[in-house]
Amino acid sequence: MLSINWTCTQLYWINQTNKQKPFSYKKMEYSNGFPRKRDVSLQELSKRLAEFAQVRGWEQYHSPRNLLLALVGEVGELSEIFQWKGEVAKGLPNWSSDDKEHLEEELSDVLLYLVRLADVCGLDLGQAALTKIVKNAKKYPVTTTDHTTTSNRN
Ligand SMILES: Nc1ccn([C@H]2C[C@H](O)[C@@H](COP(=O)(O)OP(=O)(O)OP(=O)(O)O)O2)c(=O)n1
Repeated sequence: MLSINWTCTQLYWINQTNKQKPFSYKKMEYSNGFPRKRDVSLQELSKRLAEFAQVRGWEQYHSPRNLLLALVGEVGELSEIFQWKGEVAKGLPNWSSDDKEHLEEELSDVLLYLVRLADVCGLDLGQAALTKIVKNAKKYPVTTTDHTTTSNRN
């Protein structure tokens, strides 16, 4: 009983503290007073995109070909971010938060059109990707020299 009361008090305190801080609803949600990230499934994205198109009457435009062209366009926008920058360090240590947000947006556009394309083609992209990973592993078996060589055998 004592520990339950203590936990509730702690939760209340954390809640009050969090209310005073700017909070990004884009990336987190509250659960029992704690901000947390959550996994997002391809199925959920598929469903959200289908609803997005349906309520706007845009299903007619979301043909496989149109979505592919839109996808390629967004890959172009993604490429522009890296254009002329030279090699970029992993983790983007020298990028501003605005630049990182821009990258998040373009990566998302590519992902969303890809997921939508798979959906209108009637494919399960998540399962297909898992199957492809298994195929890749068979095609490129791990060998004892893999950790010491830089060649990729292509
Ligand atoms: N017919 C459409 C148009 C847009 N979208 C969605 C998917 C993408 O995530 C995003 C693309 O929107 P924009 O075409 O406005 O592209 P950007 O967001 O990249 O804007 P801009 O090109 O101005 O940078 O909107 C969609 O599903 N179907």
